Amino acid sequence: MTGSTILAARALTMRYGRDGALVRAVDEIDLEVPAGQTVAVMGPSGCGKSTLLHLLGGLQRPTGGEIWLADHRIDAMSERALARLRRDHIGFVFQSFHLMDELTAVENVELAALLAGQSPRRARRRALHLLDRVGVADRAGHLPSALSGGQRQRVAIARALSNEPLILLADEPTGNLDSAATVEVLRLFEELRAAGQTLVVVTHDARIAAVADRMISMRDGAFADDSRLVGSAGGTGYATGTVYGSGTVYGGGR
Ligand SMILES: Nc1ncnc2c1ncn2[C@@H]1O[C@H](COP(=O)(O)OP(=O)(O)OP(=O)(O)O)[C@@H](O)[C@H]1O
Repeated sequence: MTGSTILAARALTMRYGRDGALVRAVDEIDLEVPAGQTVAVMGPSGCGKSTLLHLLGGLQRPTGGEIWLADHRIDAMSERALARLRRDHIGFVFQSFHLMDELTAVENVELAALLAGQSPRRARRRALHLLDRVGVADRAGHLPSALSGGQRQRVAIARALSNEPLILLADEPTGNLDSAATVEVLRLFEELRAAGQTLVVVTHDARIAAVADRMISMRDGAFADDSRLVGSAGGTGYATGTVYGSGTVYGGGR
């Protein structure tokens, strides 16, 4: 791990007005994610996990605070610049896959590579390489409807990697998968972690959290706990780190 920060948030806040009341979905969160770190975000339903992930990925604008991806300040960007940044530097994985039904597995991945500016030849080569990497090369020519849930999610992960993202953001990636498919995705995340991919994953699944370098527990829009694995890969458990959002935890993980 290089120790350089890939993702940072300062006093990040998202408030929703509802029935005259204010919901603080994300409440003044501070966060630094070093390059190569895998972070699991857990917490009860409604505590703000998805909102946090959407803010970090520039899918939603915060009502307060700053977000930095490498040296880009994304909360202040124009829509156009933000769309470009997402396309070129961020990978997203969602619970419900979001594959295009009328495109084959390889075309789904290839399209993302093309949109990120790769030449048609390179995009096809990269798509095939990524499908191989996630273990579904033999399903490249199949439509999503002919794939299992686990295979679909692996194609979605390949697609998310097509732009060689600075960071991969995953929202409940195993939420729609059975136990066997969850294990497949789990193994894939372990491989990505070993390859140094920076990753933030929102999950209810303790097995996913167990392969992360760092686990953040959220409650009521804030960090209730922020813990890192003790030692290096294969570690011996979690050590409690900085609590309640004052929050910078440097050099965690590997
Ligand atoms: N568009 C919205 N308008 C109003 N309130 C919202 C909106 N989106 C989310 N919220 C509220 O913000 C809070 C956080 O929601 P969020 O979806 O981020 O939680 P979560 O931890 O991801 O939940 P889950 O685990 O159930 O997906 C909740 O109280 C939710 O009702």
